Amino acid sequence: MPLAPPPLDPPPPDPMPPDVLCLSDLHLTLRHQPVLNGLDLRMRAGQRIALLGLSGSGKSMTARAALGLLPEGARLTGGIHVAGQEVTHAPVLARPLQARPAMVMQDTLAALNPLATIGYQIEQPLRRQARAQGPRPCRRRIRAAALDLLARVGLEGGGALLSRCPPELSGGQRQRVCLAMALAARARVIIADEPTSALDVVTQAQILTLLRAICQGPQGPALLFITHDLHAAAHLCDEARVIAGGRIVEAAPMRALLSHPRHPASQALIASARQCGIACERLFA
Ligand SMILES: Nc1ncnc2c1ncn2[C@@H]1O[C@H](COP(=O)(O)OP(=O)(O)OP(=O)(O)O)[C@@H](O)[C@H]1O
Repeated sequence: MPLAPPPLDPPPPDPMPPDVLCLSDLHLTLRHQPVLNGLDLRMRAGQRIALLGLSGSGKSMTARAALGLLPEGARLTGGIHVAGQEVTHAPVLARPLQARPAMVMQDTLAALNPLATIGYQIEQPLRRQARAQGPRPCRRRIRAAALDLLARVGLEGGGALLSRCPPELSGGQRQRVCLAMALAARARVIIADEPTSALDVVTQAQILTLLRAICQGPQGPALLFITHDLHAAAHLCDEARVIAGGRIVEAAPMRALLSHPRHPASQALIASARQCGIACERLFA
């Protein structure tokens, strides 16, 4: 009688997606003042993390370090990897394209080139990618891809927008254009620093929903969401990191942070939100 085949080994568990952003032991001084003090932060594809902390705790400087946009005279040690590439001391323009996080800021006029048309700004990364695949990118195809992206970020009828410049758009439309540019560049990481604080509540909710739809799944970009708005953070992010004195003092799922903050800095944030009438334990209700 033939021997029964040996039982199959169970399939290996899905490997953890690799980190798309890794900040390790960052120390940053500006004008001889310490700003980041051993900051560690890792993000995987499709992960949405809220970076929370009091004013001056180092949130924006963390973002600027990751983006390669530190002010002149900044002294940085530690490690920065984006999409697996080591870029610790590389300013944004010296980085390979895939190691440039996309940014979505409150001040969209500063983030976009005010003199270049929306079409030019969205099509530029598309053209670059097409050129990497062949010498003569087809203009009509690139225009069609730009229109697709505008529709994806909720700017239907984008044809008329393509010939306009950023100052001719509303703040909400400019936020959507920034997101379309992030998609066009196939950014692995999106860093959003208070992106919705200048928008009305309806547009805020639409932009947060859009960010949520874009940043998910193992192929999606990771989102680092910097905010003082716990409502927005709870709506958008599954994970939270609390920064105080230039380092991460608490890393927790968003829900756990809101209901049981452990570090005194987290407790202070949640307590002040409660004083403003925000019922943190009900943010997920
Ligand atoms: N250009 C600069 N030169 C020198 N120091 C700076 C500069 N920009 C920021 N700082 C200092 O770096 C520290 C961290 O600032 P950062 O902007 O990261 O704080 P933040 O947490 O983003 O605050 P907020 O929530 O108010 O935006 C602060 O002490 C700030 O004064």
